[in-house]
Amino acid sequence: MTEKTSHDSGDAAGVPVILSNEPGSFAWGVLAKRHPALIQQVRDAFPYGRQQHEALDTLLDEITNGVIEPLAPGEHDRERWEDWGQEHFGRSWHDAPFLWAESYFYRRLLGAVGYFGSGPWQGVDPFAPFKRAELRGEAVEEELRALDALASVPAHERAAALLHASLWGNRADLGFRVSAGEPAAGDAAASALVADDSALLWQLLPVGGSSTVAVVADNAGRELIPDLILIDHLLEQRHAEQVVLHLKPYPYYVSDAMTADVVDCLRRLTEAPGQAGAIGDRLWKAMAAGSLEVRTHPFFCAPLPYEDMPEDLRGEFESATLTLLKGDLNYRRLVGDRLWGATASFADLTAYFPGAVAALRTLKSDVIVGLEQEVLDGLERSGAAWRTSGTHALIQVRR
Ligand SMILES: O=P(O)(O)OC[C@@]1(O)O[C@H](CO)[C@@H](O)[C@@H]1O
Repeated sequence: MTEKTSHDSGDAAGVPVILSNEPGSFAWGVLAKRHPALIQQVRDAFPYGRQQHEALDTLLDEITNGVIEPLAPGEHDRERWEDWGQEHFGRSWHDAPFLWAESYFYRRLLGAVGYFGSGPWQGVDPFAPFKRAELRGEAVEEELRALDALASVPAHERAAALLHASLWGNRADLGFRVSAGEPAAGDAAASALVADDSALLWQLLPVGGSSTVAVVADNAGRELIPDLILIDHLLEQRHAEQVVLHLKPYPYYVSDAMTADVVDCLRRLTEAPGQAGAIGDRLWKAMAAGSLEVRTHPFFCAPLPYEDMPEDLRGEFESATLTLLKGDLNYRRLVGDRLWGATASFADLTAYFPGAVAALRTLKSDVIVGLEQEVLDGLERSGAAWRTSGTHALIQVRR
């Protein structure tokens, strides 16, 4: 199930990289079940032509029975992908590192539907219908209405509530709901924080401290809405003078947020009554004033750990007072997608990261570090699938 990759750091030596070749494992299930189901969902959501159906058939056959094929000559990012792991071409999808295989799958899926081509389907996000449906749903409606009651609550309580909303928004990841038989997110009462460094997070962002916060977004829709509301709170209450929201340059992991998704969320907010509408208006103005900026970088869709980030991105994070990484995938990339001992030090594993960093994540994959031994013991005793089912969450911060 494991191997070392060419991107190993010295510190990680000996801790196995997660592969997906062990039947029954979480990673195996993603490749063997989730990805084929996703191909079907995307196929059903669009009136694609013959060419796209054939390309999707070929991709399905490749991930089921074949070996990993390189991008075709002439593809704009062929060299980049060769650089990111040409040693995996020609091998079973299940034998490549899980992170790499998942990431490359999304790249190939976009290729199959013509996203990067020069034809009429260029730039058409195959996941847009799912993202939009979520944004129009009753759950978002209710969440926005709840903001009215929160307006009269003291600022520090509101801050805590908004931080938690942004954290638990991560549970609403659409890819997570693709596989049949996967547990539903469960009710909020069953949720629990396995680590909570939120006090340190607020300490790092004192009111009036002229801070810049980098937020590395994860999912659109039900996650991005509370992320934006938290960003508004940071700006409005002067925990931050500037926020830079980092987005994916192209569709990724089903529901990951791109610029178009920010636009959809801001429209959704501004069109809402009450507090939600007011927040939307403030964020719209913040974009125009530059106190909220959106940026993107190809590295956000790279199959690599943040430890391998390029210099320009390193500079971005270095200049921030705090970088807030949202979601499970960002967590895997932050600490490394490996079978770490669950009590391994979060601070040590993120020491390479330029500047203070916070992870806000619901647990939806095998990677976990930074737990207290007694917390771990309790979780293990519970017998629940706490690492992967999204019922638990964490806020981990390294200053
Ligand atoms: O980053 P996110 O949206 O929180 O989670 C992405 C995710 O659902 O995708 C992978 C499975 O496809 C999992 O490893 C991971 O939990």
